[in-house]
Amino acid sequence: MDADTIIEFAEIGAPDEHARSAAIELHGKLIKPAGSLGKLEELGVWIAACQGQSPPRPFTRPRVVVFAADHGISAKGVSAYPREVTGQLVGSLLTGGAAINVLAASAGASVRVVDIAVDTDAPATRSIGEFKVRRGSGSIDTEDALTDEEVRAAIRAGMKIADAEVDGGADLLVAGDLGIGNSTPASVLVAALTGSEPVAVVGRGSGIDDATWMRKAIAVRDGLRRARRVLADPILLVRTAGGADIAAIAGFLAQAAVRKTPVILDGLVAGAAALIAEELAPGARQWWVAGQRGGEPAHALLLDHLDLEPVLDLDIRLGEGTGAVAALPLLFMATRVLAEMSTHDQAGVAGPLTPPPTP
Ligand SMILES: O=C(O)c1ccc[n+]([C@@H]2O[C@H](COP(=O)([O-])O)[C@@H](O)[C@H]2O)c1
Ligand SMILES: Cc1cc2nc[nH]c2cc1C
Repeated sequence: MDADTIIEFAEIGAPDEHARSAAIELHGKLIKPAGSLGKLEELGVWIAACQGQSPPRPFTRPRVVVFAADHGISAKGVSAYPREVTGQLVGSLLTGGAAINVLAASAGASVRVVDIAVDTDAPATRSIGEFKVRRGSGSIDTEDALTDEEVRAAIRAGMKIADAEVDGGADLLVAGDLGIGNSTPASVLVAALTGSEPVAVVGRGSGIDDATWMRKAIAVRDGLRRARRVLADPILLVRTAGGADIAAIAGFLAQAAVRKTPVILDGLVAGAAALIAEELAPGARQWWVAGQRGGEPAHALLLDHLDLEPVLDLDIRLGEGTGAVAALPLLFMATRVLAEMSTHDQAGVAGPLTPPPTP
């Protein structure tokens, strides 16, 4: 195996405890009853710990990277849309008309699209094909999604992209996904890693009807049978039953943690990749916050498994990073509360009575 295909992550350090304690202490001094900003306080403390400073600095370059890929399983009739839609949607993301473009623009994030395995070489995708590992993937009910070389290339691509984004100044990262059929491998991976049955993970994906749901359930059952044989090895697992987008996102999320850069997680597909990333780089989850509780049953299972409580409960099941970016304004608020609110001393506002009055 040549050096470029060896996958190794540096040890994941925890977010900074001193900054965490300092942020908790600072929250206690601001002109509000202790704890009264609820989860916004917890978010601000987490951001301070990730940045290693209290108060945290407001984010200057939140960045969304959307990983686009096609999936062989789409030939089995598991999606509401035909395979060619992936490449067409990539065009929409590049021209700014997709949901993530609009949400990111509203929330102050920029968007990059990467063709990791789209089944086209249309001109629109050529400019984003630097990391392309192949076109599509094997049909995971009967064959491996990727070869060993391809899965390693995809993980390394995600790692390199995370490094490039952090080196380019990104201070908050989101991984988005785009690929007709990708909710099927994502569901298989969640079932495999959380010990769930197919019926517990199969959702409506891109909006499938009952007959399509039945075909998807069969595909998940067959994919899961193959996945369970390789459960102990996360690279083999994503090679067997995942895809290039999920592999690349896993590399991206794990490397973001290595680089001590906070991440907002999106829905089912990025979440399945997060399960793989946590297997590859234990502790990486400390650098992630879940943007929202999504509309796929497997999403709730994976959030429980990662012990992540979502910021919002929006039922988003679009992918592209949308469910993550929806939570971004709250992260801005949580940061600015710590950075900009007055303390009791600064404002000349009396603190709480101590001890509390007896009723
Ligand atoms: O990430 C999610 O939560 C999510 C859940 C369901 C569907 N999607 C998106 O919809 C597509 C996959 O749906 P499907 O039915 O084709 O498997 C793909 O483009 C994903 O980005 C995404
Ligand atoms: C229209 C459409 C938009 C998407 N965005 C991410 N996945 C998608 C799937 C479809 C079908």
